[in-house]
Amino acid sequence: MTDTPQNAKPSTVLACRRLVKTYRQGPQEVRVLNGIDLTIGAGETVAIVGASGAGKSTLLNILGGLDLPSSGEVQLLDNFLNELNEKQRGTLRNQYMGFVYQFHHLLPEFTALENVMMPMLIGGCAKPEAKQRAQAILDDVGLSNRGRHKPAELSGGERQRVAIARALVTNPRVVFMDEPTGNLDTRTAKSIQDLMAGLNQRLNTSFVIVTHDEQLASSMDRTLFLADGSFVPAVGTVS
Ligand SMILES: Nc1ncnc2c1ncn2[C@@H]1O[C@H](COP(=O)(O)OP(=O)(O)OP(=O)(O)O)[C@@H](O)[C@H]1O
Repeated sequence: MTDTPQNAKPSTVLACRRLVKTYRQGPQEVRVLNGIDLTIGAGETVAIVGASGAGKSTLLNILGGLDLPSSGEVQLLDNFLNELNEKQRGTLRNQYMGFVYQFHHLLPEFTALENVMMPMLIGGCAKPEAKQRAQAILDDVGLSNRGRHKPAELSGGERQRVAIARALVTNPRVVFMDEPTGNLDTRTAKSIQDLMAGLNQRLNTSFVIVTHDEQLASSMDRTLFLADGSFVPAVGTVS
């Protein structure tokens, strides 16, 4: 019993125990995650790396409550995600988590400012306050003058920064990022890395990121290597 998330340290934001995920591919059952244990502390930054198909995105989606494991449990603060229904998981995501994907998933018919306001409005924030906070975080990501542009009128790097602003506007406890710098040039990638570091210091935000960007991975507190559905030691592991 001592190794269960109930006994996790108070500063633990996110923990998972014995996570297993299997997919059915035709007649075959494929086990993508093979009993993953992980604990993320408040303000901790973790990179998950591994070969294509290793299960990184699957793990991220389960940790973020976007997908359910075949077995095992995920705990976010005092909440066990597998005990909640989809609506309750949605509320928790909105309250405590932020998500950034390589393909940013911005809503094309809304402006950058409106996209960033969206999670706050969904969370019940009044419009004037949502607008003020969205504008402030757009300033933080260097997009002060782009608020009125729609996604199609922005560059790839600008869209990615809007997606990051949208993920951070609610001051989430943990931010999940899947290849956040994947389609960005080196300079923009570095500015995103600096932005993450600033938020981490200022707000103690935890980050769990999947990345092939070695520079970004090496700036995290820990790098975890995923292979064959388990974390494996690797040369150069920071933790
Ligand atoms: N919905 C699904 N149904 C069946 N198999 C799936 C499904 N989603 C993922 N898989 C399989 O699970 C494995 C892990 O996929 P995942 O996307 O998590 O890998 P990844 O490590 O993120 O890869 P990449 O670096 O290429 O994005 C792959 O073999 C993939 O084909």
